[in-house]
Amino acid sequence: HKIPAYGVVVSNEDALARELANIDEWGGIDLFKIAEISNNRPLTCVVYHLCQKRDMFNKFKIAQDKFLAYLMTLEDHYRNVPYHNSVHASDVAQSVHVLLSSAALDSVFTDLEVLAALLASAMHDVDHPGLNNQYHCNNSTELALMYNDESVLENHHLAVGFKLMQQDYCGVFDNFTQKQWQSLRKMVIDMVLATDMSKHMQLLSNLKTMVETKKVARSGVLMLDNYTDRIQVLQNMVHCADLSNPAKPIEMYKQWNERVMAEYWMQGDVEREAGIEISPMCDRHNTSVEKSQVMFIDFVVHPLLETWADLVNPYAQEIMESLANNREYYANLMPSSPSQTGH
Ligand SMILES: O[C@@H](CN1CCOCC1)Cn1nccc1-c1ccc(OC(F)F)c(OC2CCCC2)c1
Ligand SMILES: [Zn+2]
Repeated sequence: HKIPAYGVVVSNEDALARELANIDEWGGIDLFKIAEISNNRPLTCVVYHLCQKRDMFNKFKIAQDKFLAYLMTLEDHYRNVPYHNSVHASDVAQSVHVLLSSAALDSVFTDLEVLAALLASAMHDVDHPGLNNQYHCNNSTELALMYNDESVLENHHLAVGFKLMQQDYCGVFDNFTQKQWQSLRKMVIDMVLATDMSKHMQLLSNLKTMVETKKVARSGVLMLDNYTDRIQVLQNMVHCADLSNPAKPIEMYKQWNERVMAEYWMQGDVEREAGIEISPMCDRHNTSVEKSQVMFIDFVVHPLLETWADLVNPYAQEIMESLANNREYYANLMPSSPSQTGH
């Protein structure tokens, strides 16, 4: 049977083609629209399209129907929670695709590393329950007990993502040599584990050291000559993509913000019901949304993306400008901000 052009059977293939046209640009595609057009299969059609564009099926002799079966099963295992659903995973995959295409990284990474980064993005939040690590650890949930409070969700996302790959009708990497498979699996594990926010400061510190000591070839591309350096850049790339909402076009950023607050407040409702301490920013009766975003940008997103921009300098200026504009947008909305009091 013939595989549809974008992997998923859609009513309006032209509309999907139009929405995917600017997939190489930062903020170039609207994942919410793609979710609508693709019958809520944004992850399957975005990742399938990216792998086609990067000729992955020929490079690794991957059976397209098996890869599609895997993507569909993976997407089915994302939950219908406001933020950590498959639209977020497709956004991270597309953002990683754009960061990988930075001129400073031209031909720096191998095809296997690129495939690992796209796969890590696709599976990095699969089966996310809409409750964060702090909740699982505080309440010694099933998952926290399973993973002994260490990167609980991230370990779970990886376990689910790889278990689905083993299921016989997937067998998607059967043509890989044992060496290729072990390398791919290790890199995906290292990247997904690095999306645990408790690793943020360590990751950022490694990235800063890399910027200070970076070796650049005459062509201007980064020289990364060992696994530790290579995986650190890949880990930071996925981490930047994971936290990139505030650097996207404002209309999309606002939607991501609504969704993440809806998810945080649902967690807060669960905690309030259970009579336990409500996690930070999870109390719907006591959160300043705008102030939280300005602090998120100032203390987390800007330091990270600014360091990434230094690494691939000057190829991330547009990302930094978008972030600065969006920061001002929320700063001006903050209650009792100077612009409101007129001086
Ligand atoms: O854990 C989050 C950052 N920490 C920093 C320290 O304080 C607690 C929150 C990052 N994270 N992890 C998963 C999802 C997100 C996350 C992703 C997009 C977010 O905002 C917007 F861009 F949509 C976002 O906003 C929260 C609510 C206000 C500030 C942070 C959070
Ligand atoms: Zn994520």
